[in-house]
Amino acid sequence: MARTSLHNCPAPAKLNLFLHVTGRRPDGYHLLQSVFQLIDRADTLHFDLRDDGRIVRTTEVPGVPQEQDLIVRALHLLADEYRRRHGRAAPGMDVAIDKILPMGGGLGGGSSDAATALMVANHLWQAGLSRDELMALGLPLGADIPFFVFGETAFAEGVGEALQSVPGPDCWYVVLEPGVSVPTPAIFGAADLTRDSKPVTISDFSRYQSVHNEPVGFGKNDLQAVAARLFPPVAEAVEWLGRYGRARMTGSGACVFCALSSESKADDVLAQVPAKWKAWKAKSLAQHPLKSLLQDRCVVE
Ligand SMILES: C[C@@](CO)(OP(=O)(O)O)[C@H](O)COP(=O)(O)OP(=O)(O)OC[C@H]1O[C@@H](n2ccc(N)nc2=O)[C@H](O)[C@@H]1O
Ligand SMILES: Nc1ncnc2c1ncn2[C@@H]1O[C@H](COP(=O)(O)OP(=O)(O)O)[C@@H](O)[C@H]1O
Repeated sequence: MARTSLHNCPAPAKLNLFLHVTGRRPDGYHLLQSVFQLIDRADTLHFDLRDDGRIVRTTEVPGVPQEQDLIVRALHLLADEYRRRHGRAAPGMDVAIDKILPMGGGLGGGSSDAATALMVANHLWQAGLSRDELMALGLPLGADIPFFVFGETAFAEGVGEALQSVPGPDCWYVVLEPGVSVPTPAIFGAADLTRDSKPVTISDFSRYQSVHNEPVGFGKNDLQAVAARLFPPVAEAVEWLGRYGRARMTGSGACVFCALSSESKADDVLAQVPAKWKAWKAKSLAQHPLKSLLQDRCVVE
């Protein structure tokens, strides 16, 4: 019997261990180099097949109307592709979401939600897309979506769509939420953003890790100076967390993280966090928890 629902599906967050802006494409999009690391802090999604072809988000997400939700938009794209391939409408889906990742946090929450939706719907609908096809389908909605479908620690280039697997550090992170939502376009559009970081190679990153064993040591986040200027709470969080190790912003902000070698060291830092900030610990994840859904080109067990 084919499955009709999948509940408690994780959509994990990512950290950008470093993020360099190396140039700009003719369309204005920025060329990046980054290492994307999955962590075990996640939104949780629940999927139930419908038989009327409709795609319905059954929970409210404050500030995100249903038709703008990346989950709903991604499922519409997959439904269009389903119709092209199978010559009939896709079955439809109800999606509920328990959202804990902050929006505009640089943790890729919206993109991860969309990637989880693509992987699960591809499975439940038996749509038959390969991993690469799902990555390409998601890219126009968000540059981080291909990474989440890729599903392992990655050295990323282009706008984030050219991905190579790379061994990531096995460690704990403390993440501070500075309490502001940073709009990505404001950061990329800033006049003082530096766009000329010298290109590095995947071997430069791996060599650094093997010599220094320092997850947040390699490179820097080129978006951080602009975000810290426009959003002072980001600067304050970097300065505070910097007492406990190298602290860095993820993505275009606002969240700030530092690496710790053990869970108890992460707990020690968390015990000191001022009450005005939300903070949590997370462990690095080598693989996306849903990766196995794509291994068999979606043959339902
Ligand atoms: C910075 C990163 C790093 O992982 O992550 P987040 O901070 O969002 O998690 C991503 O590249 C975020 O990519 P994406 O998710 O596509 O960004 P969006 O919010 O859709 O982009 C908003 C706008 O930012 C600019 N933009 C975005 C990405 C890029 N490589 N160059 C750009 O110039 C474009 O003007 C775009 O219209
Ligand atoms: N399911 C979703 N979850 C979060 N944000 C979403 C979602 N769908 C659309 N968005 C929009 O995407 C924006 C970026 O959200 P998010 O991916 O969480 O942050 P970031 O890109 O900084 O990591 C939000 O401000 C929101 O308007």
